[in-house]
Amino acid sequence: MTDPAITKPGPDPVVVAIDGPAGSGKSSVSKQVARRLGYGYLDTGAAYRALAWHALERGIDTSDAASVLDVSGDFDYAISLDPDAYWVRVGASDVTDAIREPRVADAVSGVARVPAVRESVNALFRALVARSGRPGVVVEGRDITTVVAPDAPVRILLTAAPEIRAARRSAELTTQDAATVAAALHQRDASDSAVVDFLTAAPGVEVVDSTPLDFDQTVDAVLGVIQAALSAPTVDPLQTGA
Ligand SMILES: Nc1ncnc2c1ncn2[C@@H]1O[C@H](COP(=O)(O)OP(=O)(O)OP(=O)(O)O)[C@@H](O)[C@H]1O
Ligand SMILES: Nc1ccn([C@@H]2O[C@H](COP(=O)(O)O)[C@@H](O)[C@H]2O)c(=O)n1
Repeated sequence: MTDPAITKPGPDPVVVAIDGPAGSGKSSVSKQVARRLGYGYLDTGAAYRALAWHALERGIDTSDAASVLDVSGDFDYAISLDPDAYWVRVGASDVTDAIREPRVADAVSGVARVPAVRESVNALFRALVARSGRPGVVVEGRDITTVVAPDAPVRILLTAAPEIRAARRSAELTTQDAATVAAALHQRDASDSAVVDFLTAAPGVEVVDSTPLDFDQTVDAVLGVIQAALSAPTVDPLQTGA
């Protein structure tokens, strides 16, 4: 049975914030956790990827911040928060699959390092959660536990050893050899971690290391953290002297 604290509808959806490096399982695990809880699922990386796709379509150099900012002015972005019907659109184009292509992954860090872009998408993420109509939303990315939703009642850093992450990603991508996939993944982490720290857990953030776990075990570990956090008393009796 699901804990009432997990399903209780309220004015604001419960936010489950999950960060982690590339290939740590954030999207796949968060989606399954959202399904199990009846929550929405928000993939924040999709916004950066979609903007990178949009910039590439316009022939923009994504390492040039001014050009990225310029092209973000006519970025008509939409995303589904339904874990069973996930899609991403830019204008009339369905870019759900296109934003996973290696050319987009290679360009996305340039887009993500523009501060005005980050501010704008962060405001969008908060608005999407607020109007989700769900009792909760699992929000995953790189700075959700620290910037987008630092006050979320559940904050998790989902990690795995670098070679494990590279092997999992390589198993998905059949168009590139394993060494190329691993190099791209580590390069993206290096670029991204210069902008936000998602390699160490901020105070109060629970670490789930999926290195020794299979997919279902990882989902169960994340659900365990959520269950514990949402069942815990909100007022610490030690702090109040009770
Ligand atoms: N614990 C696990 N055991 C085995 N495979 C896993 C596990 N967790 C995730 N995977 C698989 O690893 C791959 C990468 O996972 P996923 O795409 O969810 O990572 P991600 O953190 O969202 O990556 P990115 O940040 O690059 O989008 C997927 O094929 C997923 O099914
Ligand atoms: N909160 C976030 C989420 C993502 N990014 C940037 O987007 C890229 C793609 O993210 P994925 O989760 O789909 O891999 C990622 O490499 C970051 O550049 C971000 O900055 N903040």
